Amino acid sequence: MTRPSSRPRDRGIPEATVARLPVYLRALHGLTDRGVPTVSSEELAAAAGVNSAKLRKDLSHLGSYGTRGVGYDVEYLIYQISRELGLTQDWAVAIVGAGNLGRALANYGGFVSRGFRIAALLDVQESLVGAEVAGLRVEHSDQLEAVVRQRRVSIGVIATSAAGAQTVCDRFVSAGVTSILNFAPVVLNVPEGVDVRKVDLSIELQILAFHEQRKAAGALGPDWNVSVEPPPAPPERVGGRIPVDAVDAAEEEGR
Ligand SMILES: NC(=O)c1ccc[n+]([C@@H]2O[C@H](COP(=O)([O-])OP(=O)(O)OC[C@H]3O[C@@H](n4cnc5c(N)ncnc54)[C@H](O)[C@@H]3O)[C@@H](O)[C@H]2O)c1
Repeated sequence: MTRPSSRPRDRGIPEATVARLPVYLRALHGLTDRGVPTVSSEELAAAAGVNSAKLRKDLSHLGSYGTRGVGYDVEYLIYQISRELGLTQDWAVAIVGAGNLGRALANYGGFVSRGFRIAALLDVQESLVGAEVAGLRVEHSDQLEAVVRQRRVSIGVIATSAAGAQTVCDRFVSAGVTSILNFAPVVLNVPEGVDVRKVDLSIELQILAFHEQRKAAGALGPDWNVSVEPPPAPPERVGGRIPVDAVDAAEEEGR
């Protein structure tokens, strides 16, 4: 069994650990679905795709150490991680942008079971206002501030075009929202104290492309990439400094 712990939040948990907690949680939910009552750190680490030493260290921040020979109690660990992530309470979420993505997010049933309630779906387009999506009526984004106040929205989701995202962000912030999930391909400026998480699937795809390339290189051997033209070499350094005319020439050539 896991040991009872004091509130870990008071002790400060590294950001990298916080980022891995949802991954452990997902793996643990998979175990409960299969009726598994306890899990070793090695099994849980394998299910979550991290090494077991890192997992044990992460969980020790929550005051959870497992029991030698038994491992971690799955239900209790789910409770501990959920509590740490604030998932034991209900979070109201407002989505701005009722296009393809906003509607897909609103339709996704998995948020509710994790403590996130979609409280509103808003859009600037009159033609979308009043449409029903997942039991919600699309509201005009003019109503953003009122919706945040009346429905105690704590998390704002931006699923608008890039052009509209900063304005929507500013309005969320001035309405008192301090946690924003941004899907629009733009870097948002926010004041201190506001947390923005950016989701960019194209970055994830680029990382996968990098790994695919590595795998292909491994399969083809050391000469796999010889046919690819290398880019022009940078100007030669002289005595540790790049000669100024070489830089000018490189700039002119667009290097
Ligand atoms: N992060 C990712 O991985 C990912 C994946 C897909 C799409 N996206 C991005 O998500 C956003 C939405 O994509 P989509 O396919 O749903 O686009 P979409 O065009 O179908 O929908 C965007 C919606 O936002 C609304 N909107 C625009 N400005 C607004 C404003 N100021 N206030 C309120 N509503 C506003 C539009 O009326 C429209 O209904 C885009 O920025 C897109 O680039 C990101």
